[in-house]
Amino acid sequence: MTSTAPTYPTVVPTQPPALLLDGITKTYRSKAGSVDALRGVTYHFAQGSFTAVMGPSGSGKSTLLQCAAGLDQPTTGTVVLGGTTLSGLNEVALTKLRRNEMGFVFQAYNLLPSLTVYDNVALPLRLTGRRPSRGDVHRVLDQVGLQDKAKRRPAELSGGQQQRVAIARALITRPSVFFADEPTGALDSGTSRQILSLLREATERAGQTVVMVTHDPVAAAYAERVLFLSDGLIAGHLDRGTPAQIAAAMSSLER
Ligand SMILES: Nc1ncnc2c1ncn2[C@@H]1O[C@H](COP(=O)(O)OP(=O)(O)OP(=O)(O)O)[C@@H](O)[C@H]1O
Repeated sequence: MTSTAPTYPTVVPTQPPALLLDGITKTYRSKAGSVDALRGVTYHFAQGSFTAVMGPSGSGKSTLLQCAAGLDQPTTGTVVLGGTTLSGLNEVALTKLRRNEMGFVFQAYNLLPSLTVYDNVALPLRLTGRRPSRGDVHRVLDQVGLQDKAKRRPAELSGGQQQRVAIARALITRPSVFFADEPTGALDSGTSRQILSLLREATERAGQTVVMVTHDPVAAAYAERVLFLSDGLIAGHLDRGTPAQIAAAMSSLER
């Protein structure tokens, strides 16, 4: 594993980063005391990169993803997505940015049960006030291999098919950044491979950026880089690691 000491802005990227975390800290305060979930994370995610975030339980992975996607606010530090600083935005502007620029693929698929697959996929465009064309919806359904399931409802699909609908729904707005949290956690290995290949294709074909939290070294090996978190800090990274190398790096962190 390589230490990630030199971070932005030490390296001047040729393109502006798709996503920049600058000195992010997050402290949760409650009556029981306070927890420092993130203790100063600085990192830039290059455009078109596929990064997996791994680390022991409680190391801050979900907190990082939530802060990066503007679903939660860091205690200090800034998040800049595609040139826009999230902390400067009100809720309306943030919602608009999320709908236009971000795609979410979480383990709970969050599909609307009463809508057909077609309407679930078309929904994000409708929410942004754009009229989805049939061609667009069918194109993304085709991309995820569900062209013949457009009229079904989520309950009539398997878990893997539902996750593919969730990916189609995330693809349709052509977001610049995908946030994925354990996107394959509940899926069999064949379906997981399809989902991870789709995410990888999004980076390779369309220059989209993927940030994926996972516990699974096989899933993480689809990413170009694995970023390791430990105790709220970036502990290092591994580029193009095999599942075995990634698992070994993880166990050295857990020791
Ligand atoms: N809403 C919250 N209130 C208080 N503490 C929290 C809250 N959310 C997370 N934490 C604490 O912050 C730390 C980081 O949590 P986080 O969920 O980001 O870790 P994680 O690496 O995603 O863990 P896991 O792999 O178990 O999902 C943990 O100690 C957790 O208990």
